[in-house]
Amino acid sequence: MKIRSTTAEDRDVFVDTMFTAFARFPETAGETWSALELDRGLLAVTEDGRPVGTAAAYSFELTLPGEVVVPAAGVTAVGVLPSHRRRGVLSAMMRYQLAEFRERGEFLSVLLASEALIYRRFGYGPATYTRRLTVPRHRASFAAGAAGGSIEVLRRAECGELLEAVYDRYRRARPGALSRPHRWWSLGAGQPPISRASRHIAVHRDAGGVPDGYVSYSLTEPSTLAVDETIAVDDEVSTALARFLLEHDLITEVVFKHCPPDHPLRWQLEDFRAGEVGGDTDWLWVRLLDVPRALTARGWSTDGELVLDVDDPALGERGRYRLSVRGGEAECVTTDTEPDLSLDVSDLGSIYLGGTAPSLLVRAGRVRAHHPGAAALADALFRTERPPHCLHWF
Ligand SMILES: CC(=O)SCCNC(=O)CCNC(=O)[C@H](O)C(C)(C)COP(=O)(O)OP(=O)(O)OC[C@H]1O[C@@H](n2cnc3c(N)ncnc32)[C@H](O)[C@@H]1OP(=O)(O)O
Repeated sequence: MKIRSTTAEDRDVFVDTMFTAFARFPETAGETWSALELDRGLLAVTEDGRPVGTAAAYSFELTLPGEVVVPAAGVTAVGVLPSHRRRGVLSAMMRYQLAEFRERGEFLSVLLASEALIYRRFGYGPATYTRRLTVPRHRASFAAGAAGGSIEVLRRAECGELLEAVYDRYRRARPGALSRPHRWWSLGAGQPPISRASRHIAVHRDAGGVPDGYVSYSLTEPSTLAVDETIAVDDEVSTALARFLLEHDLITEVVFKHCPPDHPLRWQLEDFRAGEVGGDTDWLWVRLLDVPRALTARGWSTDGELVLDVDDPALGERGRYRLSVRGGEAECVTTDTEPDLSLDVSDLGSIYLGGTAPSLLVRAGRVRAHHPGAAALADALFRTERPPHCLHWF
């Protein structure tokens, strides 16, 4: 078996192989996969030329704490034919892909995991979390007052580049958010509202008429409003949009998908129990490919010093790094001094964006603290004002 890169000419065989791995038929592919970057695709091919595995990567930008925007390779379309599983095909593709990311100078990779048992062995750890909030309309009276601005309802097809511009403004300020490259919007790739699926879009505008948020939603039977995503530049806009949805006549409940863990809505309702949380799960998984570069790239809000002993079995590497933060700037160098924490690179990926407290992983037995104050020290350093959140599907 060998791994080879793909070109645009491989599109059909790539999509066909990937769909077979997922036990689906390529006819249903439609526009969903139209944004594939086939110069970043991989095919695993048997000695007799049969394609048996696929993997690809998107060239995203990821927002780090401190509103720092950096490149990140988004792994996608990973599949191995059911007839060829558990023979190392995925492992071979991952080795090839990780080496290729490094050759390109990429220092971060991200993915959405179909199953939680697959990617830790390749150095990825869950780093952002998402949940669903279901609110019955008749129990949704708000404790707080109304916000300013205006709301207009459009059809998805009428929105032009408006959604793209609002999303871009939002994602640059939200740690954990990914870019949605222009071609995704122009091709209608991915899931609503990037895709051209029929959707109502409520656009929020500020007092000056500038769009600063939107919700994409549709009615699901019998009388539920399903909200694909809420994109808002601040909490006030997000609240105005939530209010708008919850004031719909003839609706019994609103299901807000992809809410961040710090969504304030439950606290805004008079009846705290009206907001029912469900579907609490991991979303973006992060993999550091260059520890010092990744740690110096993100913003830091607390001064401190921490020595991390990082094991990276997938790449056969182990390194000890001293992270020193002064005035929001980090320095990270290799060191021989005693570590504060020892951890796997996948756990560093979980901690990196500030969405998983190091002390939680110490308590879970995943991360080793070498002295009693080490976990609290790491918590204080990695903590961010808001947890990271990602709602882009890829
Ligand atoms: C980012 C994304 O695209 S997510 C989508 C991932 N794809 C899918 O879920 C599609 C359906 N599944 C598949 O195509 C395949 O089962 C894959 C891609 C998940 C795994 O491919 P394989 O070629 O079988 O993996 P490979 O043989 O390299 O396995 C490597 C190791 O991971 C383990 N592993 C692989 N898949 C799984 C799994 N789903 N659950 C638990 N362990 C797994 C193997 O047991 C093996 O462990 P070992 O090294 O201790 O023996």
